[in-house]
Amino acid sequence: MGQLIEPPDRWQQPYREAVEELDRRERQWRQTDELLRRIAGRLCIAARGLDDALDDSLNAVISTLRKPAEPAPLESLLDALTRSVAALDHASTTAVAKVIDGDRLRKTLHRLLDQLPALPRAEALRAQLEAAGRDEALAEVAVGIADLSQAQASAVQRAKLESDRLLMQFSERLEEIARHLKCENEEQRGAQHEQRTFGQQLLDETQALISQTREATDLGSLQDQVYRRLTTIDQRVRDHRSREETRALAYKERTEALYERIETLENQTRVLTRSVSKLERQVGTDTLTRVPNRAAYDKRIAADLQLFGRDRRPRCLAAIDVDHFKRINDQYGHQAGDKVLQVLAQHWSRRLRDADFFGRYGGEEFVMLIEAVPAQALAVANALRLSVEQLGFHFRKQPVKVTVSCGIAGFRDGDTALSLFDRADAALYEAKRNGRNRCCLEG
Ligand SMILES: Nc1nc2c(ncn2[C@@H]2O[C@H](COP(=O)(O)OP(=O)(O)OP(=O)(O)O)[C@@H](O)[C@H]2O)c(=O)[nH]1
Repeated sequence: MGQLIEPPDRWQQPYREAVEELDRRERQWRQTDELLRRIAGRLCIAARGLDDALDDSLNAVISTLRKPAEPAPLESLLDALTRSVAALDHASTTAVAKVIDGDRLRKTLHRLLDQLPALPRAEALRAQLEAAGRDEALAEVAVGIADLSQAQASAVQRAKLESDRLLMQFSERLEEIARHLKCENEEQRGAQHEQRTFGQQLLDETQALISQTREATDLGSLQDQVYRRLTTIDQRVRDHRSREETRALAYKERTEALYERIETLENQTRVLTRSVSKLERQVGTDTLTRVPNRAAYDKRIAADLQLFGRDRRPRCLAAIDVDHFKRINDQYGHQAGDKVLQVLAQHWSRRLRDADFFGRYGGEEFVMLIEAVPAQALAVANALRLSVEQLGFHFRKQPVKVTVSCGIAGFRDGDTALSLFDRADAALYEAKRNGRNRCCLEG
């Protein structure tokens, strides 16, 4: 029994953390929702002035977007907007084309997709975005991203509710265990009392038997009295045994029921832990490169800084950036650029030790956390940088030169995620300024 009674805090801690994590994700999804609303608002503003009916619809959408998240009114407004745009299509399509900056929209949609978890639907949207030619197709992708973001927010909400429910069950079960133990204690006290009474009764009967035997003069009546006393003793022993059996049975049933409940709870816990860690993996993985994303980095750097405060072991942050990446995009296309990022990310993450961290910070910039002194971190970063040259990128059988630059900063007392990143970024800037394809240590 002793093992079952762990302090409530140890039982509940992982679930509290899961609930906090889900709260954090919910905030993240709200921010994405907010961002989508702002983008939609700006697009509406940009598209105003083409047609009176369209302006009315756009104004209605803008004012609804400013209200707290409510998809239903937006859906009916979207219908009205679609009708106005369709009417406008007949009049002129070129005017619309002029006001919407397709390139900027495409980049923003890419950024939003980067923030979504690595789900097949997100992959499909990414492919759809690559293939999207006209504004209409881009708008479809934007709607898809908004839907997925909304669905993800609901999934997080559901997981949060499930965690809350399980936490409640934990508290109930702990109370149940406490009640069970209290009841067992009382039972035990009752049993001890009864044992004492039973012993006393046996003693009394035996004493009476002895004195009757001693004082007896008539053998016939002695035999009769001995017989009656022994019958009473026999009855008392039988009663006592039967009470003990009933008590043992009740104890067995109560304990079995408790174990059964605990087992159910453990199973539910396992299921929830699996779904929370699956959600965590999705939310923490970059859709394009499949390595940890910015959210995962934020979490890891916070943990590493805390750890550094305690164990003082030397650690470094390396900021890595692909050189002249814009040129790669411009010369070979965005898809080729994506491929370069995928290959580099996979290549690097495979080469690092498990204890180290590698992730995509955003765009063409990556981050690496290494437990080493700066000189060692510099050697690791340089080895990774040089290994990029061995990858031998090609486009249509022509070699494509891909190099990277890197800036390294060591953890210092009082560092925050921001101060540390700023120093690594400044070192990266130095590497770029000194001709790229190199790694620099801070200051
Ligand atoms: N293909 C692709 N391009 C991206 C992605 N994220 C950011 N980019 C592009 O990366 C380019 C970064 O360009 P810049 O910041 O000017 O830097 P750079 O060309 O790498 O030059 P230096 O950093 O100075 O060497 C921009 O053109 C972005 O659009 C992505 O996920 N895929």
